[in-house]
Amino acid sequence: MKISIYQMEIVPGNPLENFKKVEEWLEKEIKSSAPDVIVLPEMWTTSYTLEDIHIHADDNGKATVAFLQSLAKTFNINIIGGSFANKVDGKVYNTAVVINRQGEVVYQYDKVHLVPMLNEPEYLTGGQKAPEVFELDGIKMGLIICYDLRFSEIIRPLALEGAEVLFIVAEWPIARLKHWKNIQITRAIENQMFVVSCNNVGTYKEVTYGGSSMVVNPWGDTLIEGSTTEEETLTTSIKVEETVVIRENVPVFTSRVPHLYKQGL
Ligand SMILES: O=C(O)CCC(=O)C(=O)O
Repeated sequence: MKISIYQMEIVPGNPLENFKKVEEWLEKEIKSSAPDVIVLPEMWTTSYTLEDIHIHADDNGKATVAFLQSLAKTFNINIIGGSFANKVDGKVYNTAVVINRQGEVVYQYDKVHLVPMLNEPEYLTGGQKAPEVFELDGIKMGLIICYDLRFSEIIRPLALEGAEVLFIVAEWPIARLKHWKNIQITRAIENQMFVVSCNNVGTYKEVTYGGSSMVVNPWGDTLIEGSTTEEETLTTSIKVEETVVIRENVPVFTSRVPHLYKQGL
């Protein structure tokens, strides 16, 4: 599975400019290399323009989803569509969307853990459903948004349900880059899955985002890593079958004793 990550510098508060950027990126960088999946960052239509988020948020995600559906069909590509500010019944959610090559919405997820360090709880409403497994090209996968990465309890169930690839769409500040990189490697090792992340770069309102988008294999090796400052495309291929070999050699999942584990914590 060939994956291309758009480590994007988002134009703050301007969904149409960001639509244009993504379309131009596909034309220029992606069309000829024909990856199976592309990945966009968190809140890629607006960035963290939270004070004005009610103005810029997409009504029921209609414009954003329709735009991504049309790209998926035109370029015959699966899209991990990052996340966007999504206005539903007057509330704004941080919503991620996955679209397959046929332009069908395969999965949609509202960020459950809102990040206090960026004042998200003041402006956004948290999702009420933990992430679930979905499939693209017959491969089971999971998707989380940024701060969710710190919560192993929502990621383990995805691995137990057979996910072999975990996508993380993020706007992760450079101030906590060590956490960003190390937790991804840890999640890959503990769940014996590929971890594929897409972060943004650039500065908005004194917060600088740290790039360093990554692909980590289930052994914990970093296959590719973006710079901390540059807008760039990261492309690599993963062999999803590697998870099977590693799960056989280090059989963590069969060694589990769930009846001893505390539930609901
Ligand atoms: O957990 C962190 O340090 C960063 C999280 C974050 O920036 C986000 O969820 O948008």
